[in-house]
Amino acid sequence: MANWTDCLNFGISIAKQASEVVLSAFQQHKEVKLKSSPADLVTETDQRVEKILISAIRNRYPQHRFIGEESVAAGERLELTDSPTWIIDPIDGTVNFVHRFPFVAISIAFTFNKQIQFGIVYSCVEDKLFYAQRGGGAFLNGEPLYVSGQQDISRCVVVTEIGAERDDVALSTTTSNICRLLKLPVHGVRALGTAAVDMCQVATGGADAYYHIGMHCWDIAASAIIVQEAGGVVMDTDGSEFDMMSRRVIAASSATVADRIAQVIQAFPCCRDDEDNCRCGATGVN
Ligand SMILES: O=P(O)(O)O[C@H]1[C@H](O)[C@@H](O)[C@H](O)[C@H](O)[C@@H]1O
Ligand SMILES: [Mg+2]
Ligand SMILES: [Mg+2]
Repeated sequence: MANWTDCLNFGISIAKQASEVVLSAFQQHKEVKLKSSPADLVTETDQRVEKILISAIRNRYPQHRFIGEESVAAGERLELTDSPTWIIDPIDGTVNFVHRFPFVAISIAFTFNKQIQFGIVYSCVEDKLFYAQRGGGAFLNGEPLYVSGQQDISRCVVVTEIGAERDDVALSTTTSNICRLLKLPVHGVRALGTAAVDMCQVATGGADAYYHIGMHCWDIAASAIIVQEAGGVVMDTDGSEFDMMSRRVIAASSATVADRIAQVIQAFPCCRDDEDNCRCGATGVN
């Protein structure tokens, strides 16, 4: 059984180093480019942080492979193999970063044999380091994390995202899902603007569930294992097993709450991340 602890520790150290680049740019003016929609932004800092992370990892682990949000956006093929693979979102919450809304995270997941072995989500402005290794528990700044265990949907705070998809079908599905949950009722619906940090709230017990349709593997692969290792449940919105490439996810404090959300919400169609002709994450931005 391979032990990936050295990779985890290295990942944490480079996430903290890279956050210095994010924080030094946070208050500065940013040049913004558009990707898949007018709400899907990228800055030079996103691209620079991804290059810093990948070159540091490649230098230490030359045989490892990468799936990086901005590399895919620049046209690199997205292919998950059995090889050790780092799945990187250099800035999760780029809209927040551009607007100086203080929830921006570096998200790094690591897979072997296509199974997530560890995840790191570093919320830079908050200085909150979430991480988990398979079988080793979940932690926030070194303290163990546990989900709320809530079983009653009417006592839940549910987190989601109004993503970059702005076509009529996505918008009507997204808003009707929120209305259906509010009518149950749930205690509240929240959105921080970063899928990774949103989902980590479930691991802390501060939220009881998270769901999202349309995000990408790099948005949620790291936080998925953090929720699982905190005792939570992660699955597809249709109730099937979690599939990080499907662009649909429910993370919850309990299977009861996860199943209830799967009954209530609907998904809009979007291509899989690993679909060859899926151009949702890539727009040839250089
Ligand atoms: O592009 P970044 O890396 O900022 O990721 C965000 C997506 O852009 C949103 O559509 C999505 O809704 C989430 O907010 C996700 O975090
Ligand atoms: Mg992201
Ligand atoms: Mg990003």
